[in-house]
Amino acid sequence: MVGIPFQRADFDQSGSTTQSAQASHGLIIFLNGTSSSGKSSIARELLCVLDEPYFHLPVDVFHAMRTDRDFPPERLRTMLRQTWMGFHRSVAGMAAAGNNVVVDHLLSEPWRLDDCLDLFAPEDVVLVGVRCPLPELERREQARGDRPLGLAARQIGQVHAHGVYDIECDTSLASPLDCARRIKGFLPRRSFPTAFQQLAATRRRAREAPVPSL
Ligand SMILES: Nc1ncnc2c1ncn2[C@@H]1O[C@H](COP(=O)(O)OP(=O)(O)OP(=O)(O)O)[C@@H](O)[C@H]1O
Repeated sequence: MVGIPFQRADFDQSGSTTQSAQASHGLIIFLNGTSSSGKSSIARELLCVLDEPYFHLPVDVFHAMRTDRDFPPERLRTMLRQTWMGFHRSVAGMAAAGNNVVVDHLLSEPWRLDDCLDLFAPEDVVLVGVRCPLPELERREQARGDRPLGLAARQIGQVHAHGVYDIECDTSLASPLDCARRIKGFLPRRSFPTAFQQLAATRRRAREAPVPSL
């Protein structure tokens, strides 16, 4: 089926878009943390406690949508990267159409953050650090049994490497519901520049810096 970006009713007779197709950007609540840190649990609670409608977009669901078959390693690497890139663009597309989104993702490679910085309106992103100490992550991995042991340990050094957040939660100290309530309470008093605006500015300065001559 050919994709249709807007319903017919979104266009008036002159062909220009109506108000529903021109909605301002939705807010992106971006939960970043290792596997087993509690992102999905917080996202579920957020959708219950937030007054406005939100979509929970977890990266795992995009991986689960892909054909489940063995592919050669090189092909798999390409498919994984394309899945992550497609995920980022889906989030950007939902937000651009005016939908509020809760993103459940891991910034475990620098290019992922770069790609999101290119795509998301930085003033509309609330970057949430979902933290949890390694011993508790390992306990959860053992208990849930559906994640490879050692996965969180491999991710923990990179996921928070960019260093800046709008708000952070420690899920070893607070329940998913408590974290969701804190995030909700933060939204009306969030400060600017946002973490994404700061990260975008840092990246811009790094790109503009003169290359030292040899
Ligand atoms: N605040 C919390 N306190 C105690 N246990 C928690 C908390 N948050 C999540 N858990 C437990 O940790 C496990 C992983 O939680 P969850 O699926 O939310 O993590 P995740 O970060 O989305 O993981 P993944 O990225 O691997 O999907 C679950 O068994 C969940 O019940």
